[in-house]
Amino acid sequence: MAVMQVSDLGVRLSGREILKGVTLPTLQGGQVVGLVGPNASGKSTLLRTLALGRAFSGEIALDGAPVLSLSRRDRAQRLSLMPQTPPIGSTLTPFELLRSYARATRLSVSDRDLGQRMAGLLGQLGLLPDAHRRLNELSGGKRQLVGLCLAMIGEPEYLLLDEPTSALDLRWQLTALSVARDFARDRGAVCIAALHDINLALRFCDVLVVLDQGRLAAAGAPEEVMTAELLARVYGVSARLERCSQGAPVLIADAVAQPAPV
Ligand SMILES: Nc1ncnc2c1ncn2[C@@H]1O[C@H](COP(=O)(O)OP(=O)(O)OP(=O)(O)O)[C@@H](O)[C@H]1O
Repeated sequence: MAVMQVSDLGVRLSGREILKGVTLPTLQGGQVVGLVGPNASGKSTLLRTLALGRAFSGEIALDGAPVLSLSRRDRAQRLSLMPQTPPIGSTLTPFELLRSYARATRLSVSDRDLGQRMAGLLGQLGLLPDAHRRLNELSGGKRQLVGLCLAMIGEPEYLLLDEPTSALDLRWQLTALSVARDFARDRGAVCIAALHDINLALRFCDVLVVLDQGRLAAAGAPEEVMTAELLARVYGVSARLERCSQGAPVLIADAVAQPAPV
């Protein structure tokens, strides 16, 4: 089962400190971790640092081994990032894109198993009717779903999703996060998803990590983390958690509580 430890993480870009002393709770396989926080708080930087080997200070360990001790190939196979921007339109079809990605990353899987894996993912995400259409003919939401397939095709131990639902309608927001959650549960993988929609984060995540200006503002069980005090302090809004008729927590944001920091 996957285990990730991140302690005292710091990242500098263009001479600016973007992440500062970020220590996360130990992240366990099977968990969905919601990475939340205001714009520019460092969510994408954190995900890219985990996945792409960007320079950092502090410690990142996978199953107890420092991430820097892994070969590039091992790291690419174990950690997979779905970037914020969907795959750009090209004349490739989703089917061709997935197959060429699997070959480029030298997935050790037979053609037959790869075909089944692709059909399974494309089917779960409602993409079978589009599997042989060119990407540049697909809508933005469909391309975002193709991006999710790409991140999952290698069956990584650490699935990192940067705003995976930002272009999706209600049905596919729920579907995409259900598929990611089942993936984490079934394979003992850690899924970390940067999300702006706090209600989706409350519904799907086991743990929330809140970033604010590059620092950890809070981490823990979603309902314990998402307090009115935190929402005012970190997001600058007056907001509250209520219970819906089914007992689930729902965030209601009432007003901007303070001017945005300059
Ligand atoms: N290559 C870079 N060079 C310098 N600064 C950068 C670079 N990339 C990101 N930043 C800065 O790092 C900060 C965090 O950016 P990041 O994209 O990680 O935030 P985010 O929380 O994902 O934001 P959003 O919710 O708006 O997508 C921002 O101030 C951004 O301008």
